[in-house]
Amino acid sequence: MNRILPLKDIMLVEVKSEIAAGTRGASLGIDAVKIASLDLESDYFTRFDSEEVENVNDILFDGYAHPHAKFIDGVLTMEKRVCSKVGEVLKVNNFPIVLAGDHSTAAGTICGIKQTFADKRLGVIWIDAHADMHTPYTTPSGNMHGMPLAMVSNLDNKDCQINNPKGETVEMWEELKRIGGEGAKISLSDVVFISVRDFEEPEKFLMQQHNITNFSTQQVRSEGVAAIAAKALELLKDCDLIYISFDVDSMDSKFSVGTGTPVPNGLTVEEAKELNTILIKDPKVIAWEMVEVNPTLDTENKMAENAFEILEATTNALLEK
Ligand SMILES: NC(=[NH2+])NCCC[C@H](N)C(=O)O
Ligand SMILES: [Mn+2]
Repeated sequence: MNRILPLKDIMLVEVKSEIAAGTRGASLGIDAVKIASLDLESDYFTRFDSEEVENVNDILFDGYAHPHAKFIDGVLTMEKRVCSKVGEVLKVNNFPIVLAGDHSTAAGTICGIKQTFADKRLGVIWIDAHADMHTPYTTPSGNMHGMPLAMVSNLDNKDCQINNPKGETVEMWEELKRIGGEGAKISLSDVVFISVRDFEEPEKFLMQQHNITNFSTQQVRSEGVAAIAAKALELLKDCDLIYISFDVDSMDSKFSVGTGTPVPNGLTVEEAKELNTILIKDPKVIAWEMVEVNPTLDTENKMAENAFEILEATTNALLEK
């Protein structure tokens, strides 16, 4: 299948935001990846244009006012900014490679895609340890990097309500769900999970309700990366476009703990690399994103080095397509 419009250039979109993570430091992840590229003697960051989306990380100094959706006012600002930047990049037929801090801004990327291609059906391949489908009504932590997939699916999941967010929180949550156009940007049945292994009951409920396929690490290993990639793409065969979201915590915590919420039983660096390089070659893939590198939790910049290797290999695969 031909892509909607011929691809011109890759545009790196840097989003150094960390307000939606529960631990501090993810905003430094992009610079850590750049340092890794220097240590590995790569010219990667001279090869592509890049644009930075201005962040609002200073609000962290004020403390949070919304316990069930921490810094939601800032998250709202960031989602809108990411949505319009990704939209701008797509409008001139460029391919956005989004390098972000906390995973919440993936919602902005999805909104930017849908704002540009409103009548296209968008599928999502979510490579992550977490399901990131909470809402202010269900979140155990209040950290909004656990919520992007609910934002773009226009969901509250009140069937599993455990929190009572206040009126002002709810108003902003409603506004978040309207970014990039009214209503759901994606259907949860057009989401495929890979290596998701740490989720709470309200997320399990949604996964069952929407029949979301989750390819486990064990399955990736026993069937092989190529077979799983093919199955993931097959599940999204009725979608017009595909967005890939790669959270580095999909990789096993034994390779690096340089991420806010590390989890064991994840992918190896090689598996993650092979997976992303195969998937990005699919003609329907319209944007790719990498998130959650946190060098303050790491030693010797290991996670950023692993992440950079994957970024470079994935970009090269995209250029070959
Ligand atoms: N993008 C992430 N690292 N998300 C972690 C979410 C962890 C947990 N489910 C929570 O809501 O707090
Ligand atoms: Mn995530």
